[in-house]
Amino acid sequence: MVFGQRDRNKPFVARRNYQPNANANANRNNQTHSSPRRQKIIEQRKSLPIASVEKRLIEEVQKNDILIIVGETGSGKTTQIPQFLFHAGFCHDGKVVGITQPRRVAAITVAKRVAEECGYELGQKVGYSVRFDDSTSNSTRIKYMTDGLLLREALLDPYLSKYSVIIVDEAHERTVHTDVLMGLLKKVQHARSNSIKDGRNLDNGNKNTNGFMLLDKDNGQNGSFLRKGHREKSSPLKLIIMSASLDARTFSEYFGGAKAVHIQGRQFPVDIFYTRRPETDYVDAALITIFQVHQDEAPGDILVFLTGQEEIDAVERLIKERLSKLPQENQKLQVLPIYAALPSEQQMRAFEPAPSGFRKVILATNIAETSITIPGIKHVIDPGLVKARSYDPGKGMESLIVVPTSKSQALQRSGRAGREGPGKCFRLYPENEFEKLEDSTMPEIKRCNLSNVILQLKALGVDDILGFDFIEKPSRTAIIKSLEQLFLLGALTDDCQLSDPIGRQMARLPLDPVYAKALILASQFNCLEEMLIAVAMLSAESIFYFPREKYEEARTAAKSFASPEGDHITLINVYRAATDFLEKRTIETNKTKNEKDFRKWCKENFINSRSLRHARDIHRQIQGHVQQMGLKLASCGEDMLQFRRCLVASFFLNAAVKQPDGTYRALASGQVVQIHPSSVLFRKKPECIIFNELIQTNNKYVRDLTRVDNLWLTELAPQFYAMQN
Ligand SMILES: Nc1ncnc2c1ncn2[C@@H]1O[C@H](COP(=O)(O)OP(=O)(O)OP(=O)(O)O)[C@@H](O)[C@H]1O
Repeated sequence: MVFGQRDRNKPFVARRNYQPNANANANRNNQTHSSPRRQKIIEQRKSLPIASVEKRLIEEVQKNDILIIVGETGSGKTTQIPQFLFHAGFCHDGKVVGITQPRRVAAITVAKRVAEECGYELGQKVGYSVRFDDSTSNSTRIKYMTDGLLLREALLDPYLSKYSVIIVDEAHERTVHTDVLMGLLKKVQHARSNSIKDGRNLDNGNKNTNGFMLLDKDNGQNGSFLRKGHREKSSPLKLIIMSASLDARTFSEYFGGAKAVHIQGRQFPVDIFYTRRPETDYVDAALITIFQVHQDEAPGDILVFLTGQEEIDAVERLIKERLSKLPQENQKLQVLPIYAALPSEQQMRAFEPAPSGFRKVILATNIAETSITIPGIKHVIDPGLVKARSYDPGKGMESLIVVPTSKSQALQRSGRAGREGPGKCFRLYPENEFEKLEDSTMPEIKRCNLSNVILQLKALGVDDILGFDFIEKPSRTAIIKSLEQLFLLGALTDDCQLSDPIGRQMARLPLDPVYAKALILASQFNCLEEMLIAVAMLSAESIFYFPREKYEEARTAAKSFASPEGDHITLINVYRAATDFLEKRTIETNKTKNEKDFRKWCKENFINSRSLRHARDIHRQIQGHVQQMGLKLASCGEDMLQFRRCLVASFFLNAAVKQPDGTYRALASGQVVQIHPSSVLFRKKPECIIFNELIQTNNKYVRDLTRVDNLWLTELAPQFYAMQN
């Protein structure tokens, strides 16, 4: 079914639908038109292509339990459909419309926008919930959240009973969470309609007869699954799968021939430009394009897609350097980064208007690729590359590699322009290269380590992982490898059941299973304080930075924190030094000055202040979790032996021993690796190490490592090393 008209030859030319549906807007017309901004928002909403098909969309949702909606970027899907559903009565009886997003930043910013459109404060009628940050209340009826968060909610409420509709947005991204969610929602929907047929209330998981989520093992004792005495009136669950660039057929087939509707038209055109020839240095090409746009194009902000934090930091420095050489009047360019590891408040700065007279240039990873509207963006610069996860189950090796985007990603990127007016997108590759791109990105589930997801599925009561109804099955080898890993970590029993308490505790922590295990073990090794810091620091990217021009200076600064035992303790030293510094300042000075001083301290020590803030944030959040779980928060003090032993007991799958030629052999995979030059152990080269990250460039490097005694391996991880001998 096609709504509106379609011009296939000019996919980005405006298809404006300026006939808002009279019924649909009637109830909104009595909203107070208090400010010019509200008036503008009301006008903007009316002019969205989706506004003219509200009534028909609602009819389709009423008729179909599962609906696939494909509509161009900016047509209004994410912000408007939940409001349509609210007005159509899908939230009566206190029910909630839930919308999942693959990324936190989208969930947060879209919720803010929709709350503003509705004229309510965020957290009331409209809210969001993402890992470690919940802005909802009992009155929330439209709830934006990450796909991972909804999966976690299913642990507490397997029937997701408070939701009347769940919208899986940006389904084309095929994140591992979206894929698992799809299988889960299919079953939840089935279970809910069965319970209606049987006239049952969803008051207790044990009554579930479809073989899914048998909850008798837990009965809520561990804080998971249904709360006792919780009686929820059975009602059907509607599912909507949504995207601008979706292979509707795959999803429709998966959902047994579900209906797909297309919403035609976007509000504003986006002109696409390609380079004449391939660019050899895309970073340089991006820089040149930024300055060209800044000097030649009409006012309007710029969004540049880069591959990661380090690249973004480097480009930020280069822009500032080049700007300083321009005449004063051309220097009015504000540079703002946005990437996943950036603390939320700093990410939000990208959404604020540039100072008067300035043009804003946002340097983003693919977290800004879908769903979001960054006000002011008129120009998108897309080098056509993305950092993607890749996993070799045979070797158990996960790495991040830079690969070309898919067509669907390119489309999403260009769709970030043209949202408030006409836009331009500069693709830094020739047009014929675009034609060669894959249509869509390979689902993440086929290229990542599955232990996290399997742990969650197990906690949800899904016993037969190989038989789980995945939209696309991961390889058998990948599933088995991850089951093996979970078994070795003690999360699964001999008969592949979730172990109690270890497995259940691990599933409760919103962390990678090895990190979760490290924290649980650390409470037994009396070093939970140290392990919390280590996990937080390892979860933040690039704490130290080594600018090429000041390399030696940076290395000397890093040495002042260095521990002869390795990088983990070095990171702990940095964290503690920062905490001491901040605690002293808090007493002595005001907040703005503190922040300034903190940044200065970081700069002097060649520490990335954003990463350190992020680590402190993560630390605060996981500390809350472990305290709730009742783990013993002790410190091993000066004696770091216990901490190093705990590293072995936790990360034993990442042990490596030195070979005669100075390289290392990773014991679990047999791969030959080298110590990364950034490690404090780069020159020392101890006999046996535990590492946290393996990265592949021209060589295979290990990063974040600690010197350990190889005898500890059999002593502390006999389940693996005794078997090997
Ligand atoms: N924060 C915002 N500030 C200004 N305008 C906004 C904002 N959020 C949304 N809009 C307006 O609403 C329009 C529709 O946004 P919405 O996110 O609903 O579209 P969409 O169809 O879901 O797009 P996509 O497929 O890219 O996610 C935008 O093009 C823009 O005009």
